[in-house]
Amino acid sequence: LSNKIESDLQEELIQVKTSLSSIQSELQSLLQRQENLQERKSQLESEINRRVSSSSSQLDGEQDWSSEDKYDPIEKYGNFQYFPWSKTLRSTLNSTFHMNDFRPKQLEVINASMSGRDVILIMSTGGGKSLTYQLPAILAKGITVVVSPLVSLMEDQLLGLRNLGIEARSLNASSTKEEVKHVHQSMTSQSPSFRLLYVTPEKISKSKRFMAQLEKCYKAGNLSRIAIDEVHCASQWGNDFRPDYKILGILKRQFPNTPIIGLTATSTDKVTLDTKKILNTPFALVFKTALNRSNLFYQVREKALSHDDVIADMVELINTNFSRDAGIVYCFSRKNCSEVSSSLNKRGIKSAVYHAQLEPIEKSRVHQMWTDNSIQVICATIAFGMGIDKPNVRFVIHHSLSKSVENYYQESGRAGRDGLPALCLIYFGFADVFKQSTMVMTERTGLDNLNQMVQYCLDLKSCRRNLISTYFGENWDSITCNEMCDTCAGMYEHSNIDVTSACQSLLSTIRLAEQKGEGNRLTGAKVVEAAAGRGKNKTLELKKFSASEVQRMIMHMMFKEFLREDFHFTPYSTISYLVPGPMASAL
Ligand SMILES: Nc1ncnc2c1ncn2[C@@H]1O[C@H](COP(=O)(O)OP(=O)(O)OP(=O)(O)O)[C@@H](O)[C@H]1O
Repeated sequence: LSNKIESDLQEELIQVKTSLSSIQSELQSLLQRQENLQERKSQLESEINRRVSSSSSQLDGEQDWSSEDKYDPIEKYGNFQYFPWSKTLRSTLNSTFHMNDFRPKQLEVINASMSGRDVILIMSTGGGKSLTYQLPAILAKGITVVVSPLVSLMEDQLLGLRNLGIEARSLNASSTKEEVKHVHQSMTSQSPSFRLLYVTPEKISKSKRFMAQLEKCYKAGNLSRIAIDEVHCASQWGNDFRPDYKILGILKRQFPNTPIIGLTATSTDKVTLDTKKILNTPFALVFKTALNRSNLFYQVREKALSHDDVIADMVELINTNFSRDAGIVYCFSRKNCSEVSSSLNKRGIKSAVYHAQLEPIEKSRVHQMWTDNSIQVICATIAFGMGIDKPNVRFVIHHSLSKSVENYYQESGRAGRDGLPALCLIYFGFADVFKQSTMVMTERTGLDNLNQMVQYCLDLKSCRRNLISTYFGENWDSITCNEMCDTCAGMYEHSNIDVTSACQSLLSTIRLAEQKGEGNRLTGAKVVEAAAGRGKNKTLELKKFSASEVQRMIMHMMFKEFLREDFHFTPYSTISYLVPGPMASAL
C-alpha cells in the first residue's frame, strides 16, 4: 500500500512540475509581449510629439508645442501663435462666423477646450459664450453635443447656425421618428451629416436609448466635445437648480476622454465649485470675464403705494426717455403682469404679457411681436428669461424686487446686449419684500438671498456696481462706475438722524402686540400703520417720521436682526409677522 501511495504521489508531483513549467513559460512570453507593447507605445508617443511639434511650427512659426510646461496654463491658452489649429481657427472665425476678432476670454476658452481640457466659462449675458463651443465644433471631426435647458433656446441656436451654413440638429419630445433615426445613424457614421447636436438634460437623464447611442458615438470616436449651457443649474446653491442637471456627472464617467465645456452667465465661487463636483470635472479650468456691464445704468426708486401712481411714474419714464425703445417690465405674479400690461396699454404704451402658464404658441407669438417691435414692452414673470437675444433692449424695469441679487443681475442683464446705454430700474416697495419672503422662505437659502437683495435696494450710498460685485465675490473697485448708477450719479441727498429711540419704540410696539397673544401679532404693514398712529396701537415717538421712513427703519432692523419674520401658515396663504429678533435686547 505504501509503495502504491508513493508512486501516485510521484506521478502527481511530475504533473504539477510540468504545469508549473508551462505556466512559467507562458508568463515569460507575456512579459516579453508587455515589453514589446511598451516599446511600441513609447515609439508612438514620440512619433505623436514629433508630428504635433512639426505641425505646430509648420502652421505657426517657431513655437514648440511640446514644451508646454514653460507656460502658465491660463496664459498659454490665450496665445494665438501657440497651437496647431490657431490659423484655421482665426480664418474660420472670419469666413464662417463673419467676426473680425475674439472677444475677451473666447480664444483662451477655445484653446483650452481644443487641448482636451474640461472648462467652465462664466461670461456675462451677451458676452459670446456660444462661439466657444460652436467654433471648435466646426473644426472637430465628430459631433459636439450641446445640453441646453429649453427647446425654444435650442431652436433659436439652430436657426442662427443654419443662417451661417452650419449643420446642426436637435433631439427633443417633438422630433419625428425619421429625424431621430437620421440623427442616431449619423452619430456613428464615419462622416456625420451635422456638427452640433442639441439635447435637453432630460434626454441624458431619462432616455436609455439616447445614452446607448451616445456610447456608440463615443466608441466610434465621434463624440468630440460636450457643451453644457446654463451649467449653474446643476448646483442647488444656484438660483436655477434643475434636478436633471444633477445627473450630468454621468457624462464624464461614461465618456472620460471627451472634453466638457460648461457655460453660465452667473455663478458664485460656491456654485462653481459645486458644479465641478457634480459634473465630475475636478480639474476643469475656470475662465471668468468681469461681470461688469459698463453700459447699464442701475437705479432704485421708491415704489409709490398705489398701483396708479407706480404706473404713472413708469409711463412718464418710458415716454420721456424711451418713447421708441423696447423694454421689459418684470412683475411679481401672472396677475401683476396682466394689471401692469393693461394699465400701460390704456396709457398708450403697447405691451403684452408673458408667463409660464401661456400656451407655447402664445409665448412664441408674444416673443415674436416684441422682437419685431410690434409691441414695445413685455410684462413678464421670470419665466421670460433664458435665450432672449434681442440686442436693443433699452430698459428693464422691475415692478417689484427680484428674489436674489443673482436673479437681478441676470434679469436686468437682458438690457443693452448691443453695448449701448440701457436702464435697469427697480421699484422698491415695502410690501413686496414680504410678498417675496413668504414665497422664498421654503428655499434653502431663500431668505438670505432675499436679504441681500433688500440691502441692495435699501442702500442709498454705495455704488450699485460694487454691491453686485461683492455679491459675486469680485472686486470692481478698480472699475470706475462713471456715474452709471443712481448713487454715483448723486441722485440722493443724505442727512444723518439718530433713529435709535424710534427703533426702540417700534420694537416695543411689536413686543406689546406679541404679549397680547397670537391674534394680535403685527405684520410689517400693521407696524407701519401703528407707527403712523392710524391703527389701534398708537405710538407718539414715531409720529414725526413719514411712513416711508418707518418702512426703511423696519427693513434695517430686520437686516440687523433686531427684528425677524415669523411665518404663519393658513390653508390659503402664508403670513409674515414681525417679532423681536435675536439681537433685539442689544437695541
Ligand atoms: N467675437 C465676436 N465678435 C462679434 N460678435 C460676437 C462675437 N462673439 C459673439 N458675438 C455675438 O454676440 C452676441 C451674443 O452672443 P451669445 O448669444 O453667444 O451670448 P451668450 O454669452 O450666450 O449670452 P446669454 O447668456 O444671454 O445666452 C451674438 O449676437 C453673437 O453673434
